[in-house]
Amino acid sequence: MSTNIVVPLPLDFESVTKLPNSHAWTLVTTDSDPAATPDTVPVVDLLCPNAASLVRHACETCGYVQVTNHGVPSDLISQAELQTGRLFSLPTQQKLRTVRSPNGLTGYGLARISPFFSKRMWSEGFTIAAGSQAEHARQLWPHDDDDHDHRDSFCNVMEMYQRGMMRLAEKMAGLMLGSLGITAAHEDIKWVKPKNGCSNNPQGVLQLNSYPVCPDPTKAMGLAPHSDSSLLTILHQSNGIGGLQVKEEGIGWVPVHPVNGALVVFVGDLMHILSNGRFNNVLHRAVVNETHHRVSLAYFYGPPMDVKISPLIDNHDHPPLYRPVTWQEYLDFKATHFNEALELIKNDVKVM
Ligand SMILES: C=C1C[C@]23C[C@H]1CC[C@H]2[C@@]12CCC[C@@](C)(C(=O)O1)[C@H]2[C@@H]3C(=O)O
Ligand SMILES: O=C(O)CCC(=O)C(=O)O
Ligand SMILES: [Fe+2]
Repeated sequence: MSTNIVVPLPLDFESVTKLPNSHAWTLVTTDSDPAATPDTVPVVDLLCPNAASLVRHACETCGYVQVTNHGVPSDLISQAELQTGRLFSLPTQQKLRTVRSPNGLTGYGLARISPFFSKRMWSEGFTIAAGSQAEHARQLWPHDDDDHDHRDSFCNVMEMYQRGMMRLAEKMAGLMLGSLGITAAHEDIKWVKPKNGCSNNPQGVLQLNSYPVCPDPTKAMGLAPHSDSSLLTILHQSNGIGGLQVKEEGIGWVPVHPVNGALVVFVGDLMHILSNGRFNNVLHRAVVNETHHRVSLAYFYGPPMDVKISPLIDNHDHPPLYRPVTWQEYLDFKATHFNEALELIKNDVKVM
């Protein structure tokens, strides 16, 4: 890693007692308006026989669903949350050894979308992809003795967590696409269920988010509004500490309260494209609070980086809304154009 490139860094939150101007946003209200409670909280038991149609309905309307009986052991989830808390509680200098390089994907730093906002977010993140935890763990805990145990437990837990998430993501992708009548037999999505030994595998990126206690949550933004650039994202948030909000058409920001034992699944931009706009890639954000340190673990699931994704349901009434795009191309668009990325790959629909 080059050391002479300037990367904006997260704040040393612990040393701050007053919200600095650099982090003071306007109009971030954390009060949840009682009127802003959704009619139905979309919670789906994956063992329920009509799970697929419930998931489809949630994806078409809210753009997210909380799933229970998802098959990921609850103690693995709490272990991963514990390791996440432990990582972020390391001294800043130690975390900075793994700082993400300007064009890099993995490591410690601000959210990738930070450059699109004039104010800084009240959060820090740590991104893991394709086994990167091993190298980062060596940088975080370089010594042999005690460090060795930290390194091992961090790596083991994160590896198992990613494996569990991949399995669930494949299940959810199958359920979502199946609910639209698209099966794994479809030529264009053969990668959803890759054969053993096949190199063209779906990819996962694990993002650990930390939202420290904040002196003035009404003016701070944990994670600014965005949609995810994945096919789908599986999110675990600290039990009992809210912060996630989704934007509901005609209502505004609505809190997504953590449901014990449930994982939140978001429709990502690529799933919106695949479904030819039927599934809602919902805008969401995270707000912060004055009393509790909150963490979240977001697992971004996508196709093999070089596979073209294009709308799979098109017919004369609904011509394809988008041009084919790979995940890699889409991430690049997102990095340069952020929320306009989808517009850029829209087909020009000619009105006759
Ligand atoms: C696979 C992904 C998905 C990324 C980019 C890349 C790695 C890091 C992800 C996040 C994590 C935090 C929110 C987000 C909006 C961000 O800033 O970085 C995400 C972004 C996206 O969904 O676009
Ligand atoms: O922390 C949260 O609740 C939201 C995280 C999120 O949206 C993300 O990492 O993409
Ligand atoms: Fe997100």
